[in-house]
Amino acid sequence: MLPFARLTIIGLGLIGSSVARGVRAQMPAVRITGHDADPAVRKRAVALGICDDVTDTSGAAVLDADLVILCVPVGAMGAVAAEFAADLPADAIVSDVGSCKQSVAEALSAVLPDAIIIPAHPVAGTEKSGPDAGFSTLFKGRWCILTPPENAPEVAIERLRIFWQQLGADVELMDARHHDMVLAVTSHLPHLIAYTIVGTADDLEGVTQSEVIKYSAGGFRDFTRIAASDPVMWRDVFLSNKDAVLEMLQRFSEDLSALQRAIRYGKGDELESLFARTRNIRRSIVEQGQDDDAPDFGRKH
Ligand SMILES: NC(=O)c1ccc[n+]([C@@H]2O[C@H](COP(=O)([O-])OP(=O)(O)OC[C@H]3O[C@@H](n4cnc5c(N)ncnc54)[C@H](O)[C@@H]3O)[C@@H](O)[C@H]2O)c1
Ligand SMILES: O=C(O)C(=O)C[C@]1(C(=O)O)C=C[C@@H](O)C=C1
Repeated sequence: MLPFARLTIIGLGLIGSSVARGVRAQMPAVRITGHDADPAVRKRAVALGICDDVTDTSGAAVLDADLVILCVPVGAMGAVAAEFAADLPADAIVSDVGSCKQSVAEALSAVLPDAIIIPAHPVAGTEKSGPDAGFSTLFKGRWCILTPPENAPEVAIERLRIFWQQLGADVELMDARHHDMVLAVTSHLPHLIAYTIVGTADDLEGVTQSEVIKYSAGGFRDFTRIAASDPVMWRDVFLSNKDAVLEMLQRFSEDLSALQRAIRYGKGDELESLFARTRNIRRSIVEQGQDDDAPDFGRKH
């Protein structure tokens, strides 16, 4: 028994096109209608054949949907929902894939006060963007976190759980505030640091007239892969999850300052002890998933 029959995806980029491809592969009987604000993306989605229909407006896309998934930047969620609100079937479930959850829940409930809203976050992705970057197995062995509001019907939550399980994800339910705090550490702060260190390296090129970026090796390249991620997406993530990001950034800055002092005063034992502890933590993460070099690193199984 399929959890849904008529899926609408709004935003046909990396995540939206991966959802479409995953549904095509795992739930081929589900009818997929897509919309994207960018005409070039709509045209590409038609050429790729990842949707049964691609509409010019979001309102036309939701007309007979029983599940609508918003796959747009978190800062656009409210505006998109306002566009299709009048056309949304009363029994449709509205969900999303946004990287932060409190702000999305607030934005959607403000414009869809009577809708069934169950925010979700597939913790899976890449640094790439657009419909050609998606793939059907993106969510395989990854977490998908649902953050249902208190009034969400249990049967609706279960249908969405089954949907994401069919795409290969392991599903957890979580409080939205807790989600935003956890992801601020495990996802948002790493991106902020990667963006920063690439900027610093580039600035140093000018100051020292040296070829800093040119001589970057595996460490710099591994560490900064995510600095190639979409600027609009991450602008919205940092502004939407500001409080949690700033709290985690403060903690990180304090820890970095402690390291700075240890280096300045030659506290080698302190440095070595921290590095041994953090190396063991990193090794345990890899043991949970696959080797760093495998394409499916970080999967649970
Ligand atoms: N990239 C990742 O690794 C990743 C992982 C998990 C969740 N997410 C979340 O998924 C969402 C989409 O990210 P993505 O990586 O697929 O980005 P993307 O840039 O690949 O795709 C976003 C698409 O949304 C479209 N869009 C933007 N504003 C729109 C609007 N108002 N109406 C209709 N379409 C609009 C864009 O044209 C684009 O095609 C974001 O909320 C992001 O936080 C991303
Ligand atoms: O693997 C990557 O490139 C990602 O950045 C994916 C990643 C992350 O791990 O931080 C990014 C944003 C999400 O909301 C979820 C996952």
